Amino acid sequence: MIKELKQIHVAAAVICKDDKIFATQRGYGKFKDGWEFPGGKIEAGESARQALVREIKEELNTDIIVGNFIGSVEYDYPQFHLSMQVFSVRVKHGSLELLEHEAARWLSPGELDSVAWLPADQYIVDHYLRREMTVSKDK
Ligand SMILES: Nc1nc2c([nH]c(=O)n2[C@H]2C[C@H](O)[C@@H](COP(=O)(O)OP(=O)(O)OP(=O)(O)O)O2)c(=O)[nH]1
Repeated sequence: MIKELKQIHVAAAVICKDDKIFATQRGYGKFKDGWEFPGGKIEAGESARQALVREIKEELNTDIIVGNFIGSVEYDYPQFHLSMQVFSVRVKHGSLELLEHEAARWLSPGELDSVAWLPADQYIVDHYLRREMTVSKDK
């Protein structure tokens, strides 16, 4: 019998400020040390946007405004299938506190390749962000 991969639905935030985006480094678990967009699993009864507001408060102790949908990625990890929706986000006020991540960086368009993204995030960077950040810089 073929066993189906478990599916995980995740919402992730590209937090933008000036022409930079916020990348975080995972501090625990299977993907420890990988770079990602903050966020997490969408719980039953929640929309992706609601999950993002909750997760960013839990991880960075910050209130956000969720903006445009940037794109999604479907990725097969060996242990599960990830379905991730990514949104553009702004911080309402105040600073970002790293409550769960071990490090973070504000990346300019030219620095997108300077961190080791998780594989699903590399797809988002290559297919959506690189172009979006270049276009908004040129505006
Ligand atoms: N949050 C987040 N997770 C990502 C990204 N890219 C990626 O492959 N993942 C994977 C890693 C995790 O296995 C899964 C999300 O789990 P999570 O650990 O962030 O979610 P959570 O906070 O709700 O769950 P947990 O602490 O209870 O494990 O998706 C990303 O950019 N952001």
